[in-house]
Amino acid sequence: MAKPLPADWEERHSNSRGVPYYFNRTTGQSVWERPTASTSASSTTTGGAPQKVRASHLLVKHAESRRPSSWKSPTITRSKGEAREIITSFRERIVSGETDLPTLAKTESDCSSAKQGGDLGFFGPKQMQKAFEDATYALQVGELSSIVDSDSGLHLILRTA
Ligand SMILES: O=C(N[C@H](Cc1nc2ccccc2[nH]1)C(=O)O)c1cc2ccccc2s1
Repeated sequence: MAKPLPADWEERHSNSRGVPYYFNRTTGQSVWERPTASTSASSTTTGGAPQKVRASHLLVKHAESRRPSSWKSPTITRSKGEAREIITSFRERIVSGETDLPTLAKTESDCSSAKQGGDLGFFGPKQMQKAFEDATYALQVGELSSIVDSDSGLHLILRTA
């Protein structure tokens, strides 16, 4: 008797292969192997490109950012060094448990996603800047990144799916 499927997973039939595959109703991912509790979001159905991921982030822009302007400030003049000091203190406040990334992103992020707590929705390979994509795919779901440097500025990333 096969073990019951973890929550949110259902067995479907692949007409092309004539065998069952497994679909997660929450994340939208599908896998060939019967999922266990540890099936991660980056497992794939065909061993090809990794599945889509979801993340929230907090962005601190600086004078060298690709677009040194945001909803918070029409012209961002802080140096990259100042931005690093700022985002380091934000990370410490999150890690200490004083606050959480979505709450802090709402008021502090220089990305327009601040309105939704930094949530970027689901994205796949080649959709975000490479440094951001690589950092996100390296995270486990629920994990907070170190400081990530992209052409847009300095980020903290929380992988959510
Ligand atoms: O590129 C964006 N915003 C830029 C800043 C920025 N640069 C990024 C680079 C990688 C990931 C997120 C990033 N956000 C801006 O406001 O100048 C995005 C905003 C939003 C909002 C909702 C969902 C996706 C996105 S991507």
